[in-house]
Amino acid sequence: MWERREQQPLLNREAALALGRTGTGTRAAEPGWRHACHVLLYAPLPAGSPPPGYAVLMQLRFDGRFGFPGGLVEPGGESLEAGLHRELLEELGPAASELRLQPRHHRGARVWPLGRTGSGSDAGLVTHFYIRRLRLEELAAIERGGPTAPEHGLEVQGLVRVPLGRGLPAFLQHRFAGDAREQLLGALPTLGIRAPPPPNNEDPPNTEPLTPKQGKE
Ligand SMILES: O=c1[nH]cnc2c1ncn2[C@@H]1O[C@H](COP(=O)(O)OP(=O)(O)O)[C@@H](O)[C@H]1O
Repeated sequence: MWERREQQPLLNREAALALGRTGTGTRAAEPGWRHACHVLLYAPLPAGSPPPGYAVLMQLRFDGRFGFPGGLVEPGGESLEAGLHRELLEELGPAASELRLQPRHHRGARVWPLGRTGSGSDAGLVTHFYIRRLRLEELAAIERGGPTAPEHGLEVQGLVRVPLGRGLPAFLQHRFAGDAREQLLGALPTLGIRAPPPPNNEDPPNTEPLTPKQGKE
């Protein structure tokens, strides 16, 4: 089982990559940590659109949860960004080839140590989060291309625009993969949006940051 931690501190890209690095070893010699990279793609809407005036993409996954496009990468054999690019081509299709994600788009990483009941050689998972601003035409091209992506209908059931206005509190009640919910909430200030308070008389939704991989999960 993964340990559940509600408030993991954000690490920068280098600090997260340095995890478990030994004095003499290379990153490839760090079997202990798996790394996942996901990206929030957003674009400003035309002037006069209802506030907050942005389109933000998430996807409905095979497991019924919402998450950002991306997936597991192999930082020993490829850069984080190259791994993310590969995942995006699978999940978003050819329109993703224009995205050119770079280290400057990295917005932080969270570390999820494996709990005591964990097995195997994994020390845990590091979830890296990227934010990339696009022009609306670019974002719309990704939406149009989604159904042609290799993973469409498989890992990815479809892309959605996050309702950022009055619908946001209801949207946040869904189930989210990993720490996608926290990532979305953490990105809202970038868009000038205040995170809504948890609903009255209800516990915050169960975010279940990590579940062990079983098959594809
Ligand atoms: O949007 C996300 N933000 C943060 N973590 C995520 C997100 N989507 C999935 N994860 C977590 O990252 C890990 C790998 O995710 P994913 O299912 O995307 O990779 P994969 O497609 O390579 O199997 C899983 O443990 C999952 O819970």
